[in-house]
Amino acid sequence: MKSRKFKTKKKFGQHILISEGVIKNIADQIHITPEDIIVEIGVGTGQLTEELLKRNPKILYGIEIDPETYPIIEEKFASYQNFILIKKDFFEVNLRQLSEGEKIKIVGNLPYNVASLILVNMPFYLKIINLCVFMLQKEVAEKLTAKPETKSYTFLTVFLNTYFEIHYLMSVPARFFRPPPKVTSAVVKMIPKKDVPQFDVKGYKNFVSKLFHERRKMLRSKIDEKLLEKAGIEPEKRVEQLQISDFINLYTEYLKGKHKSKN
Ligand SMILES: C[S@@+](CC[C@H](N)C(=O)[O-])C[C@H]1O[C@@H](n2cnc3c(N)ncnc32)[C@H](O)[C@@H]1O
Repeated sequence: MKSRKFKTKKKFGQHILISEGVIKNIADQIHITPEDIIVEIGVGTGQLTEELLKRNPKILYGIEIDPETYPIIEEKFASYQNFILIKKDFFEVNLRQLSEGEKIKIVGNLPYNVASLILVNMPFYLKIINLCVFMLQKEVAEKLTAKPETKSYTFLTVFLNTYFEIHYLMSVPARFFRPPPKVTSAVVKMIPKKDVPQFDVKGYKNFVSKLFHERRKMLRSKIDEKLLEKAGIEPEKRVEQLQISDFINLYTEYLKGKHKSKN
């Protein structure tokens, strides 16, 4: 296999998953049908891609930034009519253009240096997502599934859990990768919630992110007490004590206040 000749690069967060068992397990989680449009973020040398293609989706778009992988990928998947390599940085791809009006399943053993940024993009694509299965640094996976009043409960927890049901599927030890990363990894599954707030995602993202600055401070020092009262939140509380529903109520009240002051 060509991957032996391929020299991984740190700058692209390249850690090739070599455990067949884990690769199969990730592919199983996606429950691929012949109607599925799959998007894989970070194809690398294509081990996971191959397992996904074996399950015969309608189409698999593989996004990869590293030009050195392109000849390997193109040779390996030359016979697959349903595979399209997108030779781009993920952040330059508009997933809506790949979805063709249908829902997509997104999968990836994500480059850890930009994994959080990739995750933060997902709520913006909520309407076209069927599900996501991602390999992440375990620490990030723990943030995604954290409960209030824990250290792992952060902006990322709140922003993503507002829009997705998130399940921690398994931990993956470093020895299952070449080269092994310095940290343990974990696989998570994210399913879009049916009942999500309809306000602007970007404004909400910035609002939650600001609230998490100086997280130990009482909310009344960061936000108008009247607003807290309207949202049913005690002003002495700290941001890390709020439930997801509190953030949604608070931003809803904030928008109402903003709307009133405009009129
Ligand atoms: C952890 S490796 C996973 C490789 C392979 N899918 C596997 O499971 O072994 C992450 C892959 O994402 C690619 N990558 C890194 N940054 C990227 C970006 N911004 N856009 C697209 N691909 C990226 C890397 O080049 C690398 O191939």
